[in-house]
Amino acid sequence: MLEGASCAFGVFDGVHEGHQYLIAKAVEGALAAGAPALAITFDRDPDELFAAGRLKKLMTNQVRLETLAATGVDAVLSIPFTADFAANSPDEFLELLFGRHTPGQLHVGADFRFGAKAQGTVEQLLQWGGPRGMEVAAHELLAEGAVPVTATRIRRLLEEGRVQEANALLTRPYSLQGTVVEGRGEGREFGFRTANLQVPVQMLAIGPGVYGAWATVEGRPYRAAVAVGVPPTFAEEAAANVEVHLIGFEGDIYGQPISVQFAEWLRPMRKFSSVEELKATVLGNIAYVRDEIPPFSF
Ligand SMILES: Cc1cc2nc3c(=O)[nH]c(=O)nc-3n(C[C@H](O)[C@H](O)[C@H](O)COP(=O)(O)O)c2cc1C
Ligand SMILES: Nc1ncnc2c1ncn2[C@@H]1O[C@H](COP(=O)(O)OP(=O)(O)O)[C@@H](O)[C@H]1O
Repeated sequence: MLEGASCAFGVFDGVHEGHQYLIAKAVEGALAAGAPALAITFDRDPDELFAAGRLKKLMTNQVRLETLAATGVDAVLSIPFTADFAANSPDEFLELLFGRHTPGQLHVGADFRFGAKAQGTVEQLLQWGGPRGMEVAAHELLAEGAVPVTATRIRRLLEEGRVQEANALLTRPYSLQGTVVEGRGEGREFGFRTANLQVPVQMLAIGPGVYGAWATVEGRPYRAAVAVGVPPTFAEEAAANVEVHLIGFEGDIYGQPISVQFAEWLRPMRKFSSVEELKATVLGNIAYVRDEIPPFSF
């Protein structure tokens, strides 16, 4: 399938507007050549190996592969990314990947790097590809507002709570998945129950704050008021968390998976001086989300 194919190659965390542009170029090239279109990526983010401590992923690897598969390519090729594989020199890297079955076209971003210590450049890709009949297209990064669309830019927006701008670059709501765990059992007394998600720190790209969102539970979407971060009122006993109040839901969902799609930043997390004030504020946020966030439609 790889032989002669038109391929887009990248990590593609977020599968954002820029990634989609690159993949569309590979699909266009495939149509023109009468060849299959492939997205080539790794089974995990290379930074899981090299920068695990500061990694904030926009997607789990599974969601990334599923999203890539829905972009219009004929197939997604997921290459196991191991320390051994990463240690290959740029030429060894290309030889291993494409030596036996050489794509007809390889579409990458102009800043594409590969091989040991990310030493391989587009220039080396051209040198390797030329004699082997592999056309290399290094595309300028798609820009919005004259700034390239990158996963780093989207992570920065999310960290600052700028969800709508991040969503525009992602072309879909930023989303998180988690399993509902037991919390401190106080939501019950406050009059709003909250499903607590334990989200690995590497998956918590979104900054602390209170958000309007949608959440899908048991296949059904709900509007949701979501608190992200350590609740400052209970900072001593509570850990960093994602707490989701599902609007119009009643029932027990401990142990169940939830997917949260973020729509809008509402306010920073606050330290309240009384439970009454906390209750009134959160109930106000819940009313706002119920009345102002449109129904889920993605
Ligand atoms: C929409 C929403 C907003 C919240 N905002 C705050 C806040 O600003 N400050 C705070 O200390 N806790 C905030 N919380 C967290 C509540 O304090 C938390 O849900 C409560 O402590 C219940 O925790 P439990 O589910 O572990 O029992 C918020 C919760 C929700 C659902
Ligand atoms: N509308 C709702 N939104 C979120 N969770 C709900 C809702 N209704 C019932 N639940 C259930 O209640 C649990 C949360 O109850 P709560 O007393 O706030 O928390 P905990 O004991 O987990 O701290 C959730 O995990 C879920 O099983």
